[in-house]
Amino acid sequence: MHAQADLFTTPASLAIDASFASARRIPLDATSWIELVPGWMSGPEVLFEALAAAVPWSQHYRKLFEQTFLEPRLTAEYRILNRLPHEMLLAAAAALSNHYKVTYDSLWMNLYRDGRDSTGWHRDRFSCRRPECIVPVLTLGATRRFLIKPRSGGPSHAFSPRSGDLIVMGGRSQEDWVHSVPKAPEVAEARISVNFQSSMQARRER
Ligand SMILES: O=C(O)CCC(=O)C(=O)O
Ligand SMILES: [Fe+2]
Repeated sequence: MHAQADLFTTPASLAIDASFASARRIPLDATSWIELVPGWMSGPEVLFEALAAAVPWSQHYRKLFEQTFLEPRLTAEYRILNRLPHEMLLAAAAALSNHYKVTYDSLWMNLYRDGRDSTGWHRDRFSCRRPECIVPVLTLGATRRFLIKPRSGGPSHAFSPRSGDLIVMGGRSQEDWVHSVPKAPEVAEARISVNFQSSMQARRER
């Protein structure tokens, strides 16, 4: 009977683990942490395909140290969660808000077309204007290295989130640490990262 049932297995359907059962917190120092939630989303390829096709991706110029350069990735920002390109993003934001007790009310997505696209060392200064923030990042598609190192210098921690994995930066990690997604010439496939944002965290504490 089991063999028979296996013949009819359907592709993994899109779902999130609202219990965060696989979450593992890694302290970076006394006040900053990273939380990994492997396999948080199942069937992520469904969402990847939908977003790759439906999002109005665009490439932007950025100014860094008085120099302007074309960012080597495509991005899109959704300020209002009710206009999202896929309903699963709303469910994801709700599950994250409930779990981390932070209201995620907008999101930012990056499309790394292949290993030539990247993002340099930075802090999320616009989405985090408080000493402590919780910033979840969902990976869809290709596996890329995600690095985080002390802002004052020192060795980096490297993570390799796979499609459906969540990486959460917490505590003072936007104040005392910088993160990046370096180039990976051997990677031919695309990766999308979904960065959940909170207008509360983006406001300066008074
Ligand atoms: O793509 C990632 O995993 C991180 C993206 C990121 O740090 C950002 O857009 O601020
Ligand atoms: Fe970032």
